[in-house]
Amino acid sequence: MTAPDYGRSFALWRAAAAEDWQDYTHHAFVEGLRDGSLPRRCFVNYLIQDYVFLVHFSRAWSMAVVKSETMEEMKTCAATVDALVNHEMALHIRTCAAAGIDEAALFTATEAPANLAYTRYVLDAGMQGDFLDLMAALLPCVMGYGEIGQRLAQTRSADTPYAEWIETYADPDYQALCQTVGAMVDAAVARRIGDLETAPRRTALQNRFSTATRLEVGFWQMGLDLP
Ligand SMILES: Cc1ncc(C[n+]2csc(CCO)c2C)c(N)n1
Repeated sequence: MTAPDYGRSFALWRAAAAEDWQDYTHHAFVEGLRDGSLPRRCFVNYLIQDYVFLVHFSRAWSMAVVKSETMEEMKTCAATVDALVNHEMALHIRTCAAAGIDEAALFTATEAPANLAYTRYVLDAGMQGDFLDLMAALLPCVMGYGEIGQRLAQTRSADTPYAEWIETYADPDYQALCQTVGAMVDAAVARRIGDLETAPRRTALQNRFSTATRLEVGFWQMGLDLP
């Protein structure tokens, strides 16, 4: 199975973080979603944490609007904030409501340390750095779920109870968002630093991407290691 094409910058960062990327996109939690063996309570706990995660990611994408330099960047980042707060979080609210957890409880859930570490790392990348630092830290989340969604949609058990979650990220609209974001990042790189492969900032940006990828691994692990 070939991975989808989400742009050149992403492909370079992904290749240089290959081992961490594999740990992230093929984590035991992901395999449990695919074959349906993930315990329901792990999934619900993950969704509660993920709701809080998405609140902070909406803040991070909003910071990307602030750090945009072109109207194209602004439009893509603003559309991502909209997709997050008005669509992606709806799945969490619906599924948690079915498990007896209302939205107010989601919003005030206590953050697990792995969650706190990841979201604040990304926000700090944006505060300390520029648009590219922020994008390098944000891409593992966007593209990783795109890859996972696509692979799981093709290989999942017919009766996994997590089909709705899988379809959210396999959805053509979501795949199109990944491509739009990938193209925007390629243009943002070209505009600010020219050729990524020879740019002096390549290592620093790679570190942002690789660190965020490892923090995604920690997030899945948190989902399995219930208190
Ligand atoms: C831990 C964690 N990582 C990534 C995503 C997926 N995700 C977060 S923001 C965003 C972009 C706009 O939709 C996407 C796809 C998640 N839900 N939880």
